[in-house]
Amino acid sequence: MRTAALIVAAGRGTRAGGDLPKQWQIVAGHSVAEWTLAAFENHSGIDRVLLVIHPDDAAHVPAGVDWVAGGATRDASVRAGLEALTAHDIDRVLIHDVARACVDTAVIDAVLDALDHSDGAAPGLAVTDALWRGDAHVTGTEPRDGLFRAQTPQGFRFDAILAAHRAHPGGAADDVEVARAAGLAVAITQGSEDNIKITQPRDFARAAAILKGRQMTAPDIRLGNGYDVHRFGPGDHVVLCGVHVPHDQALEGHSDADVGMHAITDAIYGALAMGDIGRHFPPSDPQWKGAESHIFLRHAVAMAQEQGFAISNIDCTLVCERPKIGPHAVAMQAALSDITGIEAGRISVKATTSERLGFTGREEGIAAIATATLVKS
Ligand SMILES: Nc1ccn([C@@H]2O[C@H](COP(=O)(O)OP(=O)(O)OP(=O)(O)O)[C@@H](O)[C@H]2O)c(=O)n1
Ligand SMILES: C[C@](O)(CO)[C@H](O)COP(=O)(O)O
Repeated sequence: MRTAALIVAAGRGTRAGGDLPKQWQIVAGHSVAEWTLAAFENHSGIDRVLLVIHPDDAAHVPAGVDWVAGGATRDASVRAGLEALTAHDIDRVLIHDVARACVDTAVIDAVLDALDHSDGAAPGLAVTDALWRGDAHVTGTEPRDGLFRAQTPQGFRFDAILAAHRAHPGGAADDVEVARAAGLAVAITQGSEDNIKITQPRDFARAAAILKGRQMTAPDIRLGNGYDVHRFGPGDHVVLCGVHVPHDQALEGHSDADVGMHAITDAIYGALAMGDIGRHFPPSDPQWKGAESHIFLRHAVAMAQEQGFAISNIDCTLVCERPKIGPHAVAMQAALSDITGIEAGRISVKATTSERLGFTGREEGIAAIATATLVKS
């Protein structure tokens, strides 16, 4: 099932005012059109996005966006877009006003879901205020039952809405009117008070307030894993996740053998696709002999920050029969939090035995596995 978003942007925005048509004006750091395009381009259920513009506006179209020229009316612009989409293998189309830049995923999803059972679907909001008839004075009251305020995106089976537009004489308020004229059933889905159409000058400030906290691009989320093992040797303590833990043996290694911190460090390098500790701190290099492992972890965190990533969480599991980790887990979280700058509530340190099986069960060493999530928004 291939779905296209057709965004009509060929209007002149005369009611909104300004030096440019409203779709090219800046709101919350981006043009109205960029916000609207991003809502559909970032949606996993949309395969193709087509913008319909006024022929004079080509210079304003963001790079990489597909566009066609529209017509003198909204329905002529929609028709031009639908005809252009016939060149592609499209099953469903969502037709949306560029001026509704605050549309969100929930509104789009509700339309897409309803299209599984209906020829058409569009978001609406039930009218809750009383309705008057009048001019300077009220001359009557209209019942509001069963009345909805219409929004976009309005979604349809592609072939059905194309045929409906081809058959329509023009002058429709929206695509639902065109669809209904062709006998198509249109389901009403949940609209949103935020899905405003920028129409008047004051609507720019309303849209800016809604869009202020939103990200334009989908966050870049990376997951990395790390695994490490160190064998036991003679000694009286181990260092695990930055904490000195008394024990009747020590862990052997080139550095301080903090197996937990090594696994975490490798998880971060892994998320960045930057290899592992050995690549950045070769064991063959004597300067790292006996090194404290926080040096490695700090380096991995700095690499993440340099690339614009925040570490969202860390989860580390230590595998050993002894020492008992539970009594030290909070201190380990705190130590890792100090080193990484990540709040302790986003760091998990836990432990398991291996039921006396294998090398950890025979207490020959300790293993650690870790995952880290990195996010760039
Ligand atoms: N010839 C037209 C007229 C309108 N639209 C689009 O239809 C949507 C809804 O129209 P409206 O908000 O009325 O926009 P404008 O026509 O630009 O505004 P105005 O009436 O104030 O000039 C807008 O996204 C607008 O760009 C279009 O693609 N082609
Ligand atoms: C399609 C529409 O957005 C539904 O509310 C609206 O009808 C288009 O804008 P206009 O102001 O009616 O031209």
